[in-house]
Amino acid sequence: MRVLVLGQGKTGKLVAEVAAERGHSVHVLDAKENANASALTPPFVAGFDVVIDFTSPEAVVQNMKAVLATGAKMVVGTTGWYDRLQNARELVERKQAGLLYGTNFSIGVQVMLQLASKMGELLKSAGYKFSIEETHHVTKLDSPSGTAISLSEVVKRSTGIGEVPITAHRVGDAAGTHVLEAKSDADKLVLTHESYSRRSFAEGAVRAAEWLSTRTGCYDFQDVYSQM
Ligand SMILES: NC(=O)C1=CN([C@@H]2O[C@H](COP(=O)(O)OP(=O)(O)OC[C@H]3O[C@@H](n4cnc5c(N)ncnc54)[C@H](OP(=O)(O)O)[C@@H]3O)[C@@H](O)[C@H]2O)C=CC1
Ligand SMILES: O=C(O)C1=N[C@H](C(=O)O)C[C@H](O)C1
Repeated sequence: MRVLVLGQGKTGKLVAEVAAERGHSVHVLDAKENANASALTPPFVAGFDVVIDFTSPEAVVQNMKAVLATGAKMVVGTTGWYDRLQNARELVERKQAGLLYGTNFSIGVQVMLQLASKMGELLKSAGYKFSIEETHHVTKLDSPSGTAISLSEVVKRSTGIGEVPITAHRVGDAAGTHVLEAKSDADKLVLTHESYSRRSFAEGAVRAAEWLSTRTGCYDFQDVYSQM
């Protein structure tokens, strides 16, 4: 595939590496080359089979508008933009484009989300209080993390609880730790996922791009990751 990676930061760099290792031809645009999505003209985007975005909550919205308006396919790893999801869905449908987004492309986190759902279902009538903690690097722009929000949504759905408190910590270069705790007066049950390399995010994103390359429509990685 011809892959265009937007963002040459901590994760985008690795995505480009993994895509090349998997035999794809890769072009990367950094913030200067693509200020306000200026590089993403229809003829330029048409030169790629899929675009992968690991930029910022602000940049990704402009990038999605430009790419999806051409009817192209786009994998979005960037978090912190989900209040615009409905707009993106409408654009995808109108243009018969392809969008696959995910708060976390690590398979370990996807399994944690499934375990969290089961944990909520089994404990919902047993008087447990749920809470979430996440720890990331100090340069992270969004808070709480997209993954923590996904975890809280899963627990709310499976328990019927209205709110699950999230505490965010910013420490050094932490790649991302998520902890879900269910606590009663007598005991606690804890689920923890710790990333100590960003490689699993990059591998998940490239697999997602391969999967999306033959499809149109809008997909959450949570719903389709097991098909990859
Ligand atoms: N879904 C997942 O599995 C994961 C998601 N993420 C998310 O991905 C995003 C990026 O994370 P991370 O790699 O750590 O962040 P970084 O800050 O390391 O990288 C983002 C890069 O994007 C660049 N950028 C900004 N605007 C544009 C633009 N218009 N075009 C091209 N490049 C641009 C930035 O440049 P400059 O610094 O010059 O502005 C920066 O180099 C975050 O939202 C994060 O939450 C991260 C890891 C996993
Ligand atoms: O910014 C990061 O680093 C990460 N962001 C994602 C999130 O917001 O959940 C995924 C992962 O935790 C790393």
